[in-house]
Amino acid sequence: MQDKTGSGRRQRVAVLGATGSIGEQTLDVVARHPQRFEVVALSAARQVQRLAQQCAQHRPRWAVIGDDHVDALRTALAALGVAGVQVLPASTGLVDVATAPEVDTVMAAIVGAAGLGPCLAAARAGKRLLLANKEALVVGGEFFISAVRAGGAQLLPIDSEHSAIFQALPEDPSTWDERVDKIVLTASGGPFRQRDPATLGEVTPEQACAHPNWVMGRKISVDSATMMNKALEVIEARYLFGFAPERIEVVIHPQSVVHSMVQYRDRSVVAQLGTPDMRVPIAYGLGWPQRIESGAEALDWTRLGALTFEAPGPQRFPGLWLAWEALQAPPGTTAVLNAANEVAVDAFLQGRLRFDHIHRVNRATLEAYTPTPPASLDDLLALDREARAVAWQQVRRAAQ
Ligand SMILES: NC(=O)C1=CN([C@@H]2O[C@H](COP(=O)(O)OP(=O)(O)OC[C@H]3O[C@@H](n4cnc5c(N)ncnc54)[C@H](OP(=O)(O)O)[C@@H]3O)[C@@H](O)[C@H]2O)C=CC1
Ligand SMILES: CC(=O)[C@@H](O)[C@H](O)COP(=O)(O)O
Ligand SMILES: [Mn+2]
Repeated sequence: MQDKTGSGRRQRVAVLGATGSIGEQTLDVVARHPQRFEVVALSAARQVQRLAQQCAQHRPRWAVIGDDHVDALRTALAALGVAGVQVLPASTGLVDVATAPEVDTVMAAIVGAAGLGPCLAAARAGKRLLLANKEALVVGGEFFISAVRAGGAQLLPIDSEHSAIFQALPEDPSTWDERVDKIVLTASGGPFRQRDPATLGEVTPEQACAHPNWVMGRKISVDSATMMNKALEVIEARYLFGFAPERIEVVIHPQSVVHSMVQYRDRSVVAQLGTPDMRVPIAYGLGWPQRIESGAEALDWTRLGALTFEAPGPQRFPGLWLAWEALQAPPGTTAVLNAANEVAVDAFLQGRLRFDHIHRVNRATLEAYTPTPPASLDDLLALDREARAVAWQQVRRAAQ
């Protein structure tokens, strides 16, 4: 077995956001390869019992939990008879484990801008950074990529579309610009792809979270329903792969079998396909450059049926175009867009904002708040805080 240094020892993995959809699936893949991986740290925000159970199964050295839940986690671990796990508060513990010399690989699976600090810390510490937490890159932008370069980290995409693109691109990044025409992200269109746009004001959080192809956390599920997920993914692709925004395209593909594609200069298209199962890109990231068993089912070509493609409509999915607008605006604008969207989705899930007003809040926040280009993590955090305050004002205005 090889770790990233080829030393022969097991890869020591920290899973940030272990109790979420990506975190659980990461642990599923890791558990299939006990000779290859060792779990050394797990984190959660507030799911104490679930984190304690994961600790009982994976026996990490560290468990990180939201500051208010540290005592509860210690109690839960004792009740399960789990000894030897050091409990750390999230306010310091996330960065501590992301940078610990005992950690080789960090799975970044926290949702939202809350994952930015630990991602930057892991990048600067030169870790192998498996990025599911797309919001961290949308907020951090070039600053994030510079931290990866400065730290000598290995950044590998976990988001299914970006994993697909990474698999379809030439191995040598220095040839991408010359050989590639454009990259094409596929989007399912979410649960409201065929719903009358005039009725989108009535949809409930339960309906919005019922994704047709993937079982995911609630925030990303709402983003899929508005197609803000794809807007975030366009921005994510821009920073991950360095292509100009006009060389990134989105097409709706309701079956979620073609996970994305790369169109080359000669008009040849290379795509990555597979069943919609996040364990595939997770296993790809964990095993890279090798290929390892993921647990996913193989595609059955005889039962697959039609693979279809269509253009996203501006009336139903107005948020999608904010990605290109934000990328063309001054640095920091993508962080404003992300903050607005996190607030709007939160308000919608709390029943304080109509679904079709999510876009209204995002656009109004972009118009009301012009960021100063960020030069540090503190700048980014301040920008995020200020944009959220503006977005909450817009939520209150939309509710009037
Ligand atoms: N789910 C999927 O299939 C995909 C997800 N992604 C991306 O991966 C990331 C995770 O998504 P997903 O797994 O669906 O999300 P979930 O909501 O299922 O899980 C989020 C995880 O992050 C923890 N968490 C939440 N808030 C905080 C916080 N403020 N500080 C520290 N930890 C926190 C949660 O802890 P607790 O459980 O205790 O609340 C949980 O462990 C997102 O960025 C998403 O866009 C990308 C592609 C696919
Ligand atoms: C699994 C994954 O990567 C999600 O980001 C997924 O792509 C969401 O589906 P949508 O295409 O509907 O946004
Ligand atoms: Mn995706």
